Amino acid sequence: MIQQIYPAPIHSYRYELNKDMHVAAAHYIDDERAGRCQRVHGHTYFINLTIVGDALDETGFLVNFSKLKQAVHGRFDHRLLNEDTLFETAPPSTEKMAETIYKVVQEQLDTCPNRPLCIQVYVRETPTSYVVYRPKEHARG
Ligand SMILES: Nc1nc2c(c(=O)[nH]1)N=C([C@H](O)[C@H](O)COP(=O)(O)OP(=O)(O)OP(=O)(O)O)CN2
Ligand SMILES: [Zn+2]
Repeated sequence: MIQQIYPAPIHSYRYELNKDMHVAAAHYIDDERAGRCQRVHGHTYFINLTIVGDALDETGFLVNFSKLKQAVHGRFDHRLLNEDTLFETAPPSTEKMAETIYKVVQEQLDTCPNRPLCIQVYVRETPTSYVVYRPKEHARG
């Protein structure tokens, strides 16, 4: 069972949904300043998505939990992250991973008529290292 403590963002939307998931993936940081992380290695990332909105869809969902899992897990699980076109311009650091997950998720949410928003992505890479990404403003696509 996944259970983690992560920060709760402040907002005034009526609904807040959180989706946890694990993604097993390999990566490397192609820069000598990254030390041993230059070598290909793997992590089981723990990811938490925070989605908010004021309206539900016809099924009573803010967004289907499985859609969120498909967008993230479906794309990155059991992959070498560096091979993904989303990491063509910047290496898959935890920070970039969190930002990239935000973009992938918000793109999916932009197709929903009830217009939910992703306001926080939490990515834990190791037991001692995690990043929280929050978009500057709750931008609508
Ligand atoms: N700001 C960042 N620093 C580092 C990143 C990163 O993505 N952003 N990544 C790495 C490595 O990829 C590594 O996988 C994780 O590093 P680290 O937490 O140092 O790993 P350890 O398990 O060895 O941590 P300890 O707390 O020392 O056990 C490096 N830096
Ligand atoms: Zn790593």
